[in-house]
Amino acid sequence: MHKEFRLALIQMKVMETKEASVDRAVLNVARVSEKGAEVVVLPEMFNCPYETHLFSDYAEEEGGYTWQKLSEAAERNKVYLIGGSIPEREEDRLYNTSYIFDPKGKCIGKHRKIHMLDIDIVNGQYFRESDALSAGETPTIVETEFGKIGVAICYDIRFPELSRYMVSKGAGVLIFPAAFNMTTGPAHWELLLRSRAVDNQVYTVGCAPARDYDLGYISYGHSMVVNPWGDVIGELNEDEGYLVGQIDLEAEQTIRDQLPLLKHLKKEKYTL
Ligand SMILES: NC(=O)CC(=O)C(=O)O
Repeated sequence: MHKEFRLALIQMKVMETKEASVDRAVLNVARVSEKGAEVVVLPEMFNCPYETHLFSDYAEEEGGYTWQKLSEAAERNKVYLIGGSIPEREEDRLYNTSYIFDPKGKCIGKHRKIHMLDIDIVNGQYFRESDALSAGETPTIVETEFGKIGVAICYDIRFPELSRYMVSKGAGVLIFPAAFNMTTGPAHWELLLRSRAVDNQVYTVGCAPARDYDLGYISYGHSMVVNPWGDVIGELNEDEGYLVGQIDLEAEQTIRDQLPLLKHLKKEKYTL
């Protein structure tokens, strides 16, 4: 297993048409692969404005247009591609789904967002994802040449048990395609990423769309990589851009050896 790799986050604007968003994503995958990225992450709902009434119009079945383009991009650029998320249609249901591809373009995993963003904050963000979407059922951990990677989507990060579960199953990196908003982003985004990293002594990564004040739901941006010590080792602001960071799994193990939190866990004393 390779102990070090370069991971890139693409913080992109979501365009009006699905095709334009997918083109933008694919172009950026090529850009970051030229910079040496081996694992590339896209944002939540990167091919569709994050609005419940639009999910159905933009939705695709597994293997559809966006899936194909992501698979080709992964293969052409020889990268693992954590394909953000898109609205997925299966029969009469819609899901918020992340497809994950290996450098041969094979789909090696798929995560359906488990926790629905149903919030109503006074003088702040209102959103009811469950008006349009169904919830996923299972945690997602993919096998790569860099070890196991846990993938979950945005609001899933607020449930520490899910991250702990993925780490307990061997995930050495947690990746969250996400789209926090202008209410919860400034309040909780960095705090949550750093908390999951410190709780689990794991690289924790959040990749968001760029901020766009013309959209109904405004993404906070600030895509970020946090190391297992809880330090932010890379962060974008609100604009479009990308970030390439080094992931060092040996350093992660050193932290776990020196401060053996995961070994000290006494689950039997406080299982929920
Ligand atoms: N967009 C999400 O799913 C999560 C989010 O915005 C939050 O605050 O949590």
